[in-house]
Amino acid sequence: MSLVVENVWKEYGDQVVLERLNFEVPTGEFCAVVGPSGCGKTTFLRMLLAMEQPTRGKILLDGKPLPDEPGPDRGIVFQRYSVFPHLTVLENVLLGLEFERSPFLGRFFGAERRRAIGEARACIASVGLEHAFDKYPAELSGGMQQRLAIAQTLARKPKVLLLDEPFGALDPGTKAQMHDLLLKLWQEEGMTVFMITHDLSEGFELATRVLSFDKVRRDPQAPNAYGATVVYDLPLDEKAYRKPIVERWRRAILERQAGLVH
Ligand SMILES: Nc1ncnc2c1ncn2[C@@H]1O[C@H](COP(=O)(O)OP(=O)(O)OP(=O)(O)O)[C@@H](O)[C@H]1O
Repeated sequence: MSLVVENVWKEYGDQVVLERLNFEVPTGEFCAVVGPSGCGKTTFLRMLLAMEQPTRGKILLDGKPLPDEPGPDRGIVFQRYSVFPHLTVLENVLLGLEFERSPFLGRFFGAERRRAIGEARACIASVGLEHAFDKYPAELSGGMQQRLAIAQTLARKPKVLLLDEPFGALDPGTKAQMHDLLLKLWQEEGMTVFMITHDLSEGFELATRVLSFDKVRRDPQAPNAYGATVVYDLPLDEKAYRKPIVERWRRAILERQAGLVH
């Protein structure tokens, strides 16, 4: 799904969190969202999910106004996703499918249930948890629980995948495996991805574009008066050939985050 963000602002009372967001994202783009803590990255993802509404401006999905409520076309994975502890791996993923397709009845029966179990098993296998269908979350490592969280979101085949620091808590080995998995699924499904990360290398490595959020105006007397906006919007499609430029941008973002540039 393509996305158009048109003069979007988000304010909480007199605190301006985000201001003047203007950009377009074509279908299938992989955007890394970076920026200092508290600058509004999660708030931006929450607006894409429709868990929050912009206070000004509009967001268009495939040319149409974003629906008022979260829907199956947009799925989110948090840094520490609370998978349901009393359900097995299979039941956790199945519940996501049931909720998406029959939110009022809540359960599948007969042939529909068998078909859903097949889909859930395939999705669990794609994140490498096929040996753990019947395990409970407490019996899984942190990395395996995060794979389960990703499977639960991906089973619903979202067209827009939102990732809020999904790998922040993982060890380097598991993180590398998850990167491979995410790239594979992104390429196979053609999803549009927004991934918040505090790890710039991760962003530059995985994404086709980096959106760097920060404040351009600051008033020490009124710290809430100005919000963050997109200060750098970097296409990385030719990154293999332009390493020195990417490196220069990387340094610029880090310096800005360290407060060396205002
Ligand atoms: N529901 C809310 N009500 C009031 N203020 C809020 C609400 N949600 C977020 N904020 C404020 O908006 C600002 C941005 O928060 P947000 O979580 O989006 O930042 P972030 O960039 O994701 O931070 P981090 O990198 O630390 O996760 C913060 O000052 C936060 O206190």
